[in-house]
Amino acid sequence: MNHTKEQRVLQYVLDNATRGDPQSVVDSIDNYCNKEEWAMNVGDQKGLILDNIVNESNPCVLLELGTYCGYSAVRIARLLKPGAHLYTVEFNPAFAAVAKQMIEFAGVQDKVQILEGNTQDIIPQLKKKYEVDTLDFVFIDHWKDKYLEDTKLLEKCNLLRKGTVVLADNVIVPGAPDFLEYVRTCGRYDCTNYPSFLEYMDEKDALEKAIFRG
Ligand SMILES: Cc1ncnc2c1ncn2[C@@H]1O[C@H](/C=C/CNC(=O)c2cc(-c3ccc(F)cc3)cc(O)c2O)C[C@H]1O
Ligand SMILES: [Mg+2]
Repeated sequence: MNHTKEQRVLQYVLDNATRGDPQSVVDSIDNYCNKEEWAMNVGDQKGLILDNIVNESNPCVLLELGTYCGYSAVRIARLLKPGAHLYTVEFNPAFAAVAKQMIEFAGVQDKVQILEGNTQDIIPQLKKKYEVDTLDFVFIDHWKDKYLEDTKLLEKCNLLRKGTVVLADNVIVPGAPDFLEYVRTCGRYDCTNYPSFLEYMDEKDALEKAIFRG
């Protein structure tokens, strides 16, 4: 039954974490991916940086590009204040199905909504279909060659406001050079680099925070 790595990660969580306890879900995924099978979750080291930036931003309306197994959705949702809401976009139905179960087991389903589809299609629907005004926080962790075009699409759709935090994973490995060049040189963002390590490995990686100037 657990034919895919993502299903095995979920099963390990169901067998080892505590229902309704998002921290135990995050810890279980990290344990499994450290010991058994590597998976492309943001992980515990970059995850602590993500936690700090979410906490200091105190966001109400958040967007994540690339749900995968739901690790960062659970990680972010566990920090959100009452009434805050995270929309997370995933176009692979198998990953979305795993993430849905992960989010429900963690007990954060009231704070997280998985939007199944391509970011290119979903982002232009956020205002009218999902009644989003502007976003307070965006976490970008999907295909690395989509970071730049989706950031430009968020601008075009007027979803960013003065102070919106755009946080990108993997700006070293696998890297998103065109995105990095754009946010650092276009004049519309204040950028900060957070050096860390690739999830579950000793290789260097980093997060980039780009605050929209409005
Ligand atoms: C356009 C679009 N719309 C909706 N969902 C989309 C989408 N593009 C991807 N997605 C979904 O996001 C997820 C994709 C994430 C891509 N992430 C990665 O490719 C990724 C890769 C690595 C990595 C590092 C070193 C290595 F040696 C090997 C791999 C590490 C990471 O942290 C990653 O996020 C799953 C996919 O279905
Ligand atoms: Mg990543």
